[in-house]
Amino acid sequence: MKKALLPVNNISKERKVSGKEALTKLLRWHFGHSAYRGKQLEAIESVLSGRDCFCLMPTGGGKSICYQIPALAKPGIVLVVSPLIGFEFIECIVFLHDHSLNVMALKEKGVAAEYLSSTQTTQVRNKIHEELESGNPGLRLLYVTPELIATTGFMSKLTKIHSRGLLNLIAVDEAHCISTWGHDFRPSYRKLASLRKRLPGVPILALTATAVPKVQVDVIESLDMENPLVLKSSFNRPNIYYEVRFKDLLTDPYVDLTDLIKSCGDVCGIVYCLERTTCDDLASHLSTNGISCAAYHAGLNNKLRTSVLDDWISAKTQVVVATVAFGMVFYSPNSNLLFVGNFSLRQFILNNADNKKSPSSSLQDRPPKKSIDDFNLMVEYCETSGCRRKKILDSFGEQVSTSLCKKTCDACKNPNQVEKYLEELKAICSLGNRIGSSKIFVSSSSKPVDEVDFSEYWSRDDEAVVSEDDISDDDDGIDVQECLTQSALPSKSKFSEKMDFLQRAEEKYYQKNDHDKQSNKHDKNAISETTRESCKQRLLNSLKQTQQRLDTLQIDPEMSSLFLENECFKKYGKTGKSFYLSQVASTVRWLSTVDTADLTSRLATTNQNSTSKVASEVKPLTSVSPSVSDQVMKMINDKDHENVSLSPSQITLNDIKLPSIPSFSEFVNKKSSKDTYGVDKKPDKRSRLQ
Ligand SMILES: Nc1ncnc2c1ncn2[C@@H]1O[C@H](COP(=O)(O)OP(=O)(O)OP(=O)(O)O)[C@@H](O)[C@H]1O
Ligand SMILES: [Mg+2]
Repeated sequence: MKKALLPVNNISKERKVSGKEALTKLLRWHFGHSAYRGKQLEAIESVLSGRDCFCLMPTGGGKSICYQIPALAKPGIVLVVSPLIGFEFIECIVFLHDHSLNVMALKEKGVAAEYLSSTQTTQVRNKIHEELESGNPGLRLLYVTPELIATTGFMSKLTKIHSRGLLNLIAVDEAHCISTWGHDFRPSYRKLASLRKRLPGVPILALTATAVPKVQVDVIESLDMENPLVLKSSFNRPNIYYEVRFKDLLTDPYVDLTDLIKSCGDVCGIVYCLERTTCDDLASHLSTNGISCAAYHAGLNNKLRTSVLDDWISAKTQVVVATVAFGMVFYSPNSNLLFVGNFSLRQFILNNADNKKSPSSSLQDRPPKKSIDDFNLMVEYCETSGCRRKKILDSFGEQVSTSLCKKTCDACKNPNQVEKYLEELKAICSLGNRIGSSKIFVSSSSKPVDEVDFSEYWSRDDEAVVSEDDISDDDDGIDVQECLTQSALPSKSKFSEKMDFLQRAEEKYYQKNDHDKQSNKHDKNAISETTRESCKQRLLNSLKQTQQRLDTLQIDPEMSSLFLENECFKKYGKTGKSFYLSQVASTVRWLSTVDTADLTSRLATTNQNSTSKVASEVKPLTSVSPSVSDQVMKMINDKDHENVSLSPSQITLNDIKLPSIPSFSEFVNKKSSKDTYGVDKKPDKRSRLQ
């Protein structure tokens, strides 16, 4: 039902509404909710009394009410600073909302609200400005972006309104964005630090769903909040069961995951992966095993991502295997949220985080302490026994007793079993550390990450480490927003209509964004000469280590590194940098365990029958006839690599059956099934950890 608008012409003459009963009446009349939830009323009463308030409530907890009710309960304007676009979760459906939708919904509820944005026409904006400058503005809620606050023009308008005593409250939504400690730091939020000085005496309400203790302090200090009332709702989700499974202890992680998803019945879910290639790989395995699923990452085109999202929301697809490009756009009481990862990736994540924060920093730099702390927390969560729920809540600064869990995590339900798995994992890890020179199995939680030697696999000491192709980047966050914006899904009454409206309004914005992204993608995917050079160097280093490991090996490391690099380039040069780098990394891994026979057969291009030969029969590259070496060099230097043959022996590289280079998962599985001497271990692993 559309509510009557409040009398807008005599705000300043109105009296303040106070008291639980009167405030609840406002809630019922305008929003249709029977009572306040959690800490809503406390937050409202705090700001109405003029006291700053920091409000930490989970996603969907109802933070908006905390500034919407004060807008109705007290004369003046409530300024709401929030990002242009946000999400709302209702009954497992993700709703995109932006200022325009918020305002539209509020108007329907009889609240005089407006927003100011570059997406509006000048005419509309002028009208709002006129109203703000009028003697008695009828507005109650004004939504703006932090970018607008940063402009001198708007700030001077605000100071005028303030000097006339018309500012009731400043609400900073998604306040964690102000903190560089947060996961979603936005430089535009930094400008909000001046609000207190520019607009003194107006209470500030900071709202967030994601602030860890450090961020909370940072938000309060950055906004210059005075003795704020700090309200924290519990982040405990009693309906979620927490469990950690170790890939290394599973016979077949794909089968395990398939069984788990099937055992959950008809629920939708997301499997998060670190890398795009893992998403594709896992999605195809799950599909083969009868699970309706699709991959989602920023490497897919917009159209495909939109359709994956639509299919998932409309339950055509049960599971999405995604990188963080999908964002946390998922909320459902019966959800399963799984993370597929490998701790050997830790250095990569840390390096990546480091490079994103400071592109100019030396690649030899240690990752920032924050990344290390965060990562150690995650490792501790997985690799130590003890209640998982408590660990999660601890990380939000919530002190709870383990009795809260009531056996709703694996560590509380089956403590002995978890201990046993951890012992087994440690045994496998120490075994992995002894094998060859690779440190892929680095995983001891008792050894802090910053003390661990850099993993050979990920310590890309070249520009390659900056590659953002392998892992989704910060920009990916907006990808899902784009897709939601483009989504044609009629998911709720009137929603499509609103989406269309939004789509048109935002068209310009996204066109520019798309264009920027396309040009970025193109650049990111190119394989530069510097990349190739550093890959050759990496392969050369590995070959030298291999030579040290294998006494009988006689090769020319220089030539061999050129050959192997070229092989990677020939195979994936056209596909793009991520595939190329991945193949180089595979080759480096392969070199760390390869035996003399396999390596020489790969390098000995004169050998026509190749793989069946034993090492002694195969000539290493050093003793390859000059003509063949020349051919290899020619091939390396030739621009059209696809068409080069190895005459005079009339053998093309494609004719030779080379030992295959295993993928990362094949490599890991192979490694964990062998002991130090390469002897297969007894197949004593469980197929499930339960
Ligand atoms: N007291 C209440 N009783 C019932 N429903 C409520 C109450 N307060 C808010 N809601 C509903 O909860 C939902 C989420 O509210 P809101 O969008 O304000 O959450 P939020 O905390 O801002 O979440 P997010 O972190 O996603 O921004 C809305 O549908 C809102 O109508
Ligand atoms: Mg919100």
